[in-house]
Amino acid sequence: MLDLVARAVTVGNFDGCHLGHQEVFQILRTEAKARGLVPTVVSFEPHTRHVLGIPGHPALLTTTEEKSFFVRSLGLDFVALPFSRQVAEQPFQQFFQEKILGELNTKFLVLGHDHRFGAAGKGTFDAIIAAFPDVSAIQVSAKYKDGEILSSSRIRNALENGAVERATTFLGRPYRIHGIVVDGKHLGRTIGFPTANVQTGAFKLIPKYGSYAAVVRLQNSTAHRAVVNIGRQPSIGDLPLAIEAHILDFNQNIYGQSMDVDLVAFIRPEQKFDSLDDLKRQIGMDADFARNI
Ligand SMILES: Cc1cc2nc3c(=O)[nH]c(=O)nc-3n(C[C@H](O)[C@H](O)[C@H](O)COP(=O)(O)O)c2cc1C
Ligand SMILES: Nc1ncnc2c1ncn2[C@@H]1O[C@H](COP(=O)(O)OP(=O)(O)O)[C@@H](O)[C@H]1O
Repeated sequence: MLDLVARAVTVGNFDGCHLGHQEVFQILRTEAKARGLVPTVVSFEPHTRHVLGIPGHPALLTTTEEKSFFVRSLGLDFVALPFSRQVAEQPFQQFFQEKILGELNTKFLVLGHDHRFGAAGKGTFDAIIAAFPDVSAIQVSAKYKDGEILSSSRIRNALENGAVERATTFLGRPYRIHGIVVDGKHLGRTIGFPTANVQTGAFKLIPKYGSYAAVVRLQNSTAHRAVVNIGRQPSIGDLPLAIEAHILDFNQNIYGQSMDVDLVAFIRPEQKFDSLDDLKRQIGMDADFARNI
């Protein structure tokens, strides 16, 4: 049960928490502060698109855990409301009254340009204002980049093409993959490049297969340079997808630790090498590239 503090709220999926979302968060923070309210980002779990079976890309830029961490790091409260078909079918007036005004004790509302509440998306900003004339609310207009609206799908597209720098300019920070270091095949150490295999959350968007320069953080702590492979390691066999980081100048057992992998630059696509020696030589060159970036 949530404490009944008075809140300023914004609602949405906010997949990626990109620069457009961050503008909404910034306005939320300012408006909340001016009114003595707790700034609160309200999202849904699972993502509304997954529950509603809306066609299109199922992958997400941010898992709920990643989103919560990012939002809280901005000093905002984060609430993930359970989402289901039943919730989706509620008329917007009921959802808004019960959840937003009742449960969350919302006193001020900040909405993005395209957010809609309730069944059939009928709860537009104007519909909310008309149905709840006592509610104070503002709408934030869309943010553009290079003449195009900033959107999660543009970022997904960039990442699937290996364009991580482009994704960084939309996200305002590098694309991050968060997870726990798990066991791999224990082969990396035998070729001189031990790799920490990171297990991601479900539906996490996997960028183009290949080698990347990255910065990793263990247990939210010190940053290390790393070279990362994303793919199925065709030189070894047709294996399940792995995201593996060889951390430069580092030699510690880190199994079970949490790891953030921030992708900084795409180096090259994943390749099938004829021998382990060739693979080893190439990883060495990738590591030099990552060291000098
Ligand atoms: C920077 C880097 C690049 C890699 N590139 C490839 C590649 O192009 N093709 C490939 O088959 N495997 C590639 N690998 C994956 C290695 O095959 C993998 O690290 C090795 O199989 C060890 O796996 P393990 O950690 O499960 O023991 C790369 C690994 C690293 C660290
Ligand atoms: N420089 C390093 N980069 C990444 N992991 C390292 C490094 N040095 C030691 N390790 C440790 O070695 C493990 C990886 O060794 P590796 O032989 O590739 O095994 P696995 O197949 O289980 O990933 C990592 O999970 C970590 O605990």
